[in-house]
Amino acid sequence: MNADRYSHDGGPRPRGRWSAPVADGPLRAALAVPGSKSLTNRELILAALAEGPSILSAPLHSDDSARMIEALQALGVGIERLEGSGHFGDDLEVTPVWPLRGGTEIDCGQAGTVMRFVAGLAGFARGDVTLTAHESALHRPMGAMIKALRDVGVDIDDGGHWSLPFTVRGRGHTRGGEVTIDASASSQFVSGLLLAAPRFDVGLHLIHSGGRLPSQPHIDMTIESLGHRGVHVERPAPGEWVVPAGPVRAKDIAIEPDLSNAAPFLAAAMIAGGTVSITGWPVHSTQPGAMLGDILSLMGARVSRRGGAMIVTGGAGITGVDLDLSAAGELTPTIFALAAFADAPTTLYGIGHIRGHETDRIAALIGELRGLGGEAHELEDGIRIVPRPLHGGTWHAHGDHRMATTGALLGLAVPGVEIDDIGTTAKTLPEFPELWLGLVEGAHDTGHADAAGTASRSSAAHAEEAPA
Ligand SMILES: O=C(O)C1=C[C@@H](OP(=O)(O)O)[C@@H](O)[C@H](O)C1
Ligand SMILES: C=C(OP(=O)(O)O)C(=O)O
Repeated sequence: MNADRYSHDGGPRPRGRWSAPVADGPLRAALAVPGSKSLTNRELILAALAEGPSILSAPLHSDDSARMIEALQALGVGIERLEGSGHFGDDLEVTPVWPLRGGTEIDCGQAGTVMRFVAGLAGFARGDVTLTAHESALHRPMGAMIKALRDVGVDIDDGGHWSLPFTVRGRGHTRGGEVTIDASASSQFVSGLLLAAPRFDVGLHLIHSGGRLPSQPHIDMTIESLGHRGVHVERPAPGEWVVPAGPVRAKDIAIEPDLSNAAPFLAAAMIAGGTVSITGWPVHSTQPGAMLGDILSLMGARVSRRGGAMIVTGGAGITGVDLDLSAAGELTPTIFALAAFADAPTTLYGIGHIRGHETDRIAALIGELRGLGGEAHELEDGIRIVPRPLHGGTWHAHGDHRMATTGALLGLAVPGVEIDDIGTTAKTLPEFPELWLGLVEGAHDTGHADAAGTASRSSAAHAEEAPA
């Protein structure tokens, strides 16, 4: 990270090996979680393309949002922190520039949203923009995006590899027009093109053709975010979108909490028993985490909504299920942990594309569960989990934030689970270790949302400290 431009601070945080705390009784906690990664990174992009400055309140501050902020700053966009605002970090003021500045290299880190969404914008730069990523993310699918961008007139030098790193030879504008894409590997290809489309010379007519399109709620989120800024996306047929060329309205936006990051905390109540509430749960949301109420109740939780909170009570056992998770692939690691403790086998399907996430999540989840004595099997488009008694051992995070949180969930009920690198959670939730310890140690006020303050008192208990 380029620390002289932007840093998501928060002081020293645990990294490296971390002993997952065991819950020695039912949980009782109410906590808030920081802003949504998906909404923060969409709103940063749209604010950068808008007609004037926008303020984003309660944005996420994590590795993924830092990568997005740095990328836009490198392209000439002004992004200022409004010091002292916000519970989990400062609000941001975004001042657009047009055309974007070229002659720069952008490190997307591990962030799928940065590599797909910034690629859509890079043609608006005058000059070369080289996109690269963390070594572990260079394998992530980009080929279909490169092809679609070429089809709308963007000049890309990828050395013939159809993957990162590549250089966009920006001309200060992108033609647009009609393009067909196979977005079965990632919905982010569609979102990246739709987000940039209003600023294409002639707009965009995008057609998906290929295998099943994953993560529909994330595409709905893109369309809704565009709509808030005056861009109406037409959907003439499933898998087809039309975006007219036109202005993107400047607008101040409040970012919702990250419901996928709330998932392990809610699921914890089902493994340890007790009640966990997430405060500030939106009434309406396009986040896939909005499906959690239905999914957790199907798996045996008592779920309710009160005073703006999502409340999950567990302890009555976990039901094995057959579940199509194609709309919410990023919830797979959390549901997988629940399935390991269920009363019957679980099949999660519609998620073949998560092999292309931060790691091959199907292989990693199965391999790590087997390492703790568990049983799981790979399916062509999913995983089958057969509950077995588990024992302690090292849970490798594979550089993946959601693998780390899955290890923490298993460790609630299995003594001796050690996560090899808890620092991976900084991708979307740098506060995870302290929030989790607060949850297990009962530090979270059950009537109040002061999660950050209460959790920080116990953050040193289980891990080495190192600067984040
Ligand atoms: O657009 C987004 O913000 C996201 C879309 C999904 O990607 P895929 O469709 O590649 O799974 C999701 O898994 C990812 O965490 C965030
Ligand atoms: C798949 C994920 O991330 P990304 O946005 O990098 O694709 C995720 O957060 O689960």
